[in-house]
Amino acid sequence: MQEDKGALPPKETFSEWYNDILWQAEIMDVRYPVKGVYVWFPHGFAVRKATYAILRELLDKDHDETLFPLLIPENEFMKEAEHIKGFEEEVYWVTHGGTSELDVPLALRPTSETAIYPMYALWVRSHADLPIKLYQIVNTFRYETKHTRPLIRLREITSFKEAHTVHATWKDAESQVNDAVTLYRTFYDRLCVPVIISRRPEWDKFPGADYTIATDVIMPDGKTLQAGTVHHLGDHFSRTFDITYEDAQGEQQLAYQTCYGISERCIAALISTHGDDKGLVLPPAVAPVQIAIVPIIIKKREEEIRAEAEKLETELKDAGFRVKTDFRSIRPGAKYYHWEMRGVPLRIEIGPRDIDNGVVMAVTRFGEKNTVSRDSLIPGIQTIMNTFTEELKERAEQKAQEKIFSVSSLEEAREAAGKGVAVIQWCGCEECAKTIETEIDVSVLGTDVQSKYIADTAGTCIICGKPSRPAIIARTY
Ligand SMILES: Nc1ncnc2c1ncn2[C@@H]1O[C@H](COS(=O)(=O)NC(=O)[C@@H](N)CS)[C@@H](O)[C@H]1O
Ligand SMILES: [Zn+2]
Repeated sequence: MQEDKGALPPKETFSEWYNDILWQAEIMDVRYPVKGVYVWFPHGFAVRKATYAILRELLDKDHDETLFPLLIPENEFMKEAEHIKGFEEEVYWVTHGGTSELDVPLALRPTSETAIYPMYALWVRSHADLPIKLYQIVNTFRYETKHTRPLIRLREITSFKEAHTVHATWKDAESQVNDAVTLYRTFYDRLCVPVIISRRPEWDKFPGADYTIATDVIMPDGKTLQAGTVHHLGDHFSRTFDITYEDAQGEQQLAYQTCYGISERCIAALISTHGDDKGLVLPPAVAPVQIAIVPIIIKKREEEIRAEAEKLETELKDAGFRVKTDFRSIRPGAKYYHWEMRGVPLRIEIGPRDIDNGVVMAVTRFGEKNTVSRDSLIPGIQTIMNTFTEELKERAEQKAQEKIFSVSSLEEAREAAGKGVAVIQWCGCEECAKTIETEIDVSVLGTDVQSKYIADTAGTCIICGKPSRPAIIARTY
């Protein structure tokens, strides 16, 4: 796509670094002439594909994938009062077909509750039909008025994974919520991205939900990114859409539901958590190219080296690695730069000396050099790849831990909120939270925090002194 350009700006100016890397690592082209709408470059799309393959692998264990319509008739969309309030300023409407006005305006799904649940009402008859566990990965549309940003805040969300489940009881739905939270934690663990999981405050839960559990990622600039949410919907939507079932005693019962979503913010989290000043750093699990072979050509042995590189590529591909050999006639250093920018975890250099010694030089994206003997190539490379993944995870955990600050006063919280997540003691009442949010310009992210860096100790509220529990606060995207 583009010619390789100079190094990225330092990561201190994270948003500058972020915008540059989307271009230089060929992730997204932001020049599309509609605000909040962007174009996937093939390399970025390959990262998305590998990332969502993991999400599908986890979901497909006990969900089915399907596909519902994009267009939602106004009468269905307007049915759930709370839901509408949450989306009435964000929903796009289609009002015409050609030059003729539609008799019923159609919403572009901002999320698909009001497309799916009228169908669930037709499908759910008896308790034997439950549980239903479906998901779809679609584009959704939200007329975001806040600052739009590729992969983070889009008006067309291109990679919206939404799961919608139906259960016989509130308790069954609650255990589904817990399963979904575990699935999200596993997903982000596979991306080597540390997350903090918490229960959103009442005023910040999904419109129409009983409660919301959110997954937050601490970005390099200390702000948090909501990278996934799980909602217990109670019977709010089943009342509205008449999703009832006949129980074993022949009685009609309201169903209980959950829904949980992840968007391409997971790619933003992946890029931001691991990237450095040389470009992307991708976990092998999602790297479109896991190994770049760079032959070190010398004229008189060119044919032999070329043949050896091709043999290497075949052997590595047969072992299941995603491999590219770079035969371009540019100097090796330019090749190293090119693949480092694209986050390739491992480079293999093969030159005349390596051939004579029966070895290859394997260099990780962190610059660690390993001589691997040719006759134990695959186990050797596999070990280096696994070690790389572990190291990537440790580095990310270290960076996250350094951005979590336990504080005991509003002043300390103000200081911490500029650098990351502050853990405070909060009584749980809204006015104390509003005081905190206005005083130091943060959001109260949540309580019941699940993070190995945050102990669940009781205390006294930093505003009113009443009995309290830990809560996390931060500036957010
Ligand atoms: N404008 C946006 N651009 C990119 N990602 C977004 C945007 N709005 C929301 N998201 C992501 O999508 C996730 C799910 O969205 S949501 O509103 O919280 N939940 C729902 O829509 C529920 N129906 C679960 S599927 C959010 O946690 C957030 O990570
Ligand atoms: Zn208080």
